Amino acid sequence: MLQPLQVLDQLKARLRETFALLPLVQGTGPVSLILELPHPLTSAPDLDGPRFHFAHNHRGDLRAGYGIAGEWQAQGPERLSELRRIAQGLRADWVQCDPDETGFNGFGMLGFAATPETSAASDDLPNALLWLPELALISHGGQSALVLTTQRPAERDDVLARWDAWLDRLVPLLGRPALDPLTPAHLDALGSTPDRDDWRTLVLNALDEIDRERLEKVVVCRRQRLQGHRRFDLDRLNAALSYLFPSCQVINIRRHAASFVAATPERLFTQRRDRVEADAIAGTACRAEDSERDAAITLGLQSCEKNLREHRVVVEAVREALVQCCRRLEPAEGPSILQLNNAQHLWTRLRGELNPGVDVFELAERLHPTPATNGQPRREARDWLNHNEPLERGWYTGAAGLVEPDLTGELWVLLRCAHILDRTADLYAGAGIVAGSDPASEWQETEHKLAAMSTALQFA
Ligand SMILES: C=C(O[C@@H]1C=C(C(=O)O)C=C[C@H]1O)C(=O)O
Repeated sequence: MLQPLQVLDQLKARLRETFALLPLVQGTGPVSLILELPHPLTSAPDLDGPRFHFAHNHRGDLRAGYGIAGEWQAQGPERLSELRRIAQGLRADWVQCDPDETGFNGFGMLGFAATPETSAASDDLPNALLWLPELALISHGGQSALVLTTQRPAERDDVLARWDAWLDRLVPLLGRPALDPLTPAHLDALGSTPDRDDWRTLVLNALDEIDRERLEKVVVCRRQRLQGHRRFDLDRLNAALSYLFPSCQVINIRRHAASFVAATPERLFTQRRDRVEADAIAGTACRAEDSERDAAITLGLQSCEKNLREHRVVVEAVREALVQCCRRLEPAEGPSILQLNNAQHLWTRLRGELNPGVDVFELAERLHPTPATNGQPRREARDWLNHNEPLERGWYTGAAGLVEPDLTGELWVLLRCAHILDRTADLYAGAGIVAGSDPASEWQETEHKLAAMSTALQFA
């Protein structure tokens, strides 16, 4: 196995060999240079400055981005159309140079808050963001690569100096083994918004609205603040989340000091060429310590009329959204059970063949928010939440993911997440309210959901 410093020398030599091929001086739009890495990556190190990180343990997928080669922000009802127009421009001009024939390409990150109206949240993430990193890492199927991106026109010497500096900072850290977890530390609970009493009132109000048939379902949420006795270490947190939730997408996004972190089981959709796949996840029960009791809880979830109703609302809404942009839709597969170590969910998968020209921006517009995180009917649920929910969701229940140069890609619903700054973490969780919901059980459900992040934070 090559040592990190040999890898650094090798990559710098390859950069110089291939640099002459890049059309940097003329034209506009991004240029990405993809260089093969000699061994698979197990993790992507944290570096100071803006970065994002997406890791899925079971799939063996890792993508990380550092620095900003380009970023575009939007807010308001047209936020996704605005970013789409920008992305279409990029698509037309983006040069991909893959001299090692890795098959990988440069990519961007798309993320947005729960609602288009929220102004920039306290955490310095804008409402909606399209971000091209200056340096990216990709690892998939045992192969990995590093991607350097710049905007054109650019001065050749400047670009070479910047890219060299990135390699110097990152490559020596790549071979480092994953950090061992620390002793689990106690976290202080600094309070929930809403608190337990206000939660009860909120759920009862939602039930009243459902009783009057103005809403069929609405998802209410709470924020729990936790404080640690040491500064949270984001690398350790990523490792703990990937270990505890191997079937979830572990996401970490930081532009300034604060980080937004999630370990989400819920994909909004995956688009590959003209194929789309979306998850409907709704209806939740806890897990048990012994397998017999656990199996009994699973059976209970599969036959619980209230949970099945809550689930059907989501499947139907996702199906209707896909019908609008698919020329063929396969029969829905489910509900089956998705088991995580803190909760289990009813899960249905929907697949289809897209109409020509549909891209991630259109799919995001049609699918987000599903009634899994908002409610049904969509507009009425959102209005009700805007008036009644006592907190700003920010990016919680928004979505984030990766966009390829052909504007296909994958987005994840931002759940089981926290906004983290130094020793303080604000965790978010919600629960779907339908006729028959009970405030105390729904509170308990949010406790199980919050446990995903609070357990991992103890090791960070
Ligand atoms: C809203 C959350 O989760 C959503 C709501 C669920 C439910 O109500 O059963 C299940 C999964 C998610 O779609 C959350 O985790 O905060």
